[in-house]
Amino acid sequence: MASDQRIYRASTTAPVNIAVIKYWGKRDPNLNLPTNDSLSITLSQSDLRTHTTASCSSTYRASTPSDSLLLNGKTEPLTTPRSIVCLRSLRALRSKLESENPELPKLSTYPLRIASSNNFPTAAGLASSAAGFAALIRAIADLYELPQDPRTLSVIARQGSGSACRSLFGGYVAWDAGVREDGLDSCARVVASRSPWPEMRALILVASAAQKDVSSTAGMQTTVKTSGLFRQRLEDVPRRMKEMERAILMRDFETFAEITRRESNSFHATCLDTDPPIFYLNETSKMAIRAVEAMNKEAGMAVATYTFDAGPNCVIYYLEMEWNFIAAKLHVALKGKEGWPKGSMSDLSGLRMGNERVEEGLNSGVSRVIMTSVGEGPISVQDHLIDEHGKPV
Ligand SMILES: Nc1ncnc2c1ncn2[C@@H]1O[C@H](COP(=O)(O)OP(=O)(O)OP(=O)(O)O)[C@@H](O)[C@H]1O
Ligand SMILES: C[C@@](O)(CCOP(=O)(O)OP(=O)(O)O)CC(=O)O
Repeated sequence: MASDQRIYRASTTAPVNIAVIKYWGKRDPNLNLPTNDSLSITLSQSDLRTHTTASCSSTYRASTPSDSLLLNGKTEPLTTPRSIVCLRSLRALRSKLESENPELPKLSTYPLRIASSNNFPTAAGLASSAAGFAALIRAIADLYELPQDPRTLSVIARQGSGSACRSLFGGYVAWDAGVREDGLDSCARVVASRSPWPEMRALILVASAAQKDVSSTAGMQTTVKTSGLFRQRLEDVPRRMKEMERAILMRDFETFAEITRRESNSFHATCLDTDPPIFYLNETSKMAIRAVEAMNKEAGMAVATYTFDAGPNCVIYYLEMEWNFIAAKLHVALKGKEGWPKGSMSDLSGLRMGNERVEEGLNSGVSRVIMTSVGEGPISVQDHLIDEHGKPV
């Protein structure tokens, strides 16, 4: 029989997610199992997305016999223990299909060639690893025509980067820490799809697009080892998870807002309580917190809330109907920034925030804003980053 010379390809886009109950700490670093449950909102791929093409072919053996990844045009190793675990798991599932059906091409034996691009800064606290690993897993699962559901794939994605398991779904997504030693029950679950609460919006104030100096992976393990506050936090999270799930299902923004900001503050407090301390927030982040507080105080209710991942960028969650009020308050501070709506809002500038220090702090510290909303999970696309000859496009 002639050898199989075909180039097989599958492409997907995958979303970023920003947690409102944070994952911070591993109970098993090898299997990447978390110390606590977490919950996030999947953000729209119209604004932030990873686009990944997975391809494989027997013909790749001649030029690149090992698996390869081209990320934003640069070759990246696919030899990290995390990538190896993900690829091994996906190959094992494909190999099982091939042994059940000998007609199938032996894709599991071919080198993989992956090309991926993020349309936002990589490794800058904007959850690139979450979207990146979710896209990698989804694209290879599609290439291999695996029948496994996203929940099962989330167990694999979790081993690439914990937060990636949540990016396999759209809407409001929990990651159950699980109790099993093998981690098979540590996977993502949809709390609510996008549709019951589609008015949720996120305004991201990019305070730094630079790579952070303490990675999440390293930082969370130093916290586990050295922080006393962290143990207190672990006791609080289960109650917060329950209240948050209820708030989402009831569309109760007031409760959602309170838990989100307290949870972010509790996470950053444990970072400060880590020895040596980890500082992810900067002066601009603090000004963003003050701005949200000022808005809520003036409105006499929670119109917005904030959360920060392992970096200074502020994610403000709010409901669409509050946009005019929020825009009026932030307009003087943010007008002219990339991503901020142009024109037509000049009439709002009279409303101001009422705190020039905060306005100046945001104006000098925010480089760009991203306006986005709750979105869908990964989407299969026909737009490939590797051409029919196996070359990157
Ligand atoms: N599109 C992608 N495909 C595969 N891997 C990716 C992709 N994008 C990012 N990664 C991996 O994720 C790493 C960045 O992860 P890191 O946790 O440091 O930053 P982040 O995810 O942007 O920030 P955070 O998790 O704190 O929000 C990259 O160095 C790369 O290894
Ligand atoms: C602060 C966080 O964003 C931390 C994310 O950590 P990662 O998922 O990047 O960590 P690894 O599993 O080591 O890859 C909180 C969250 O997304 O829940």
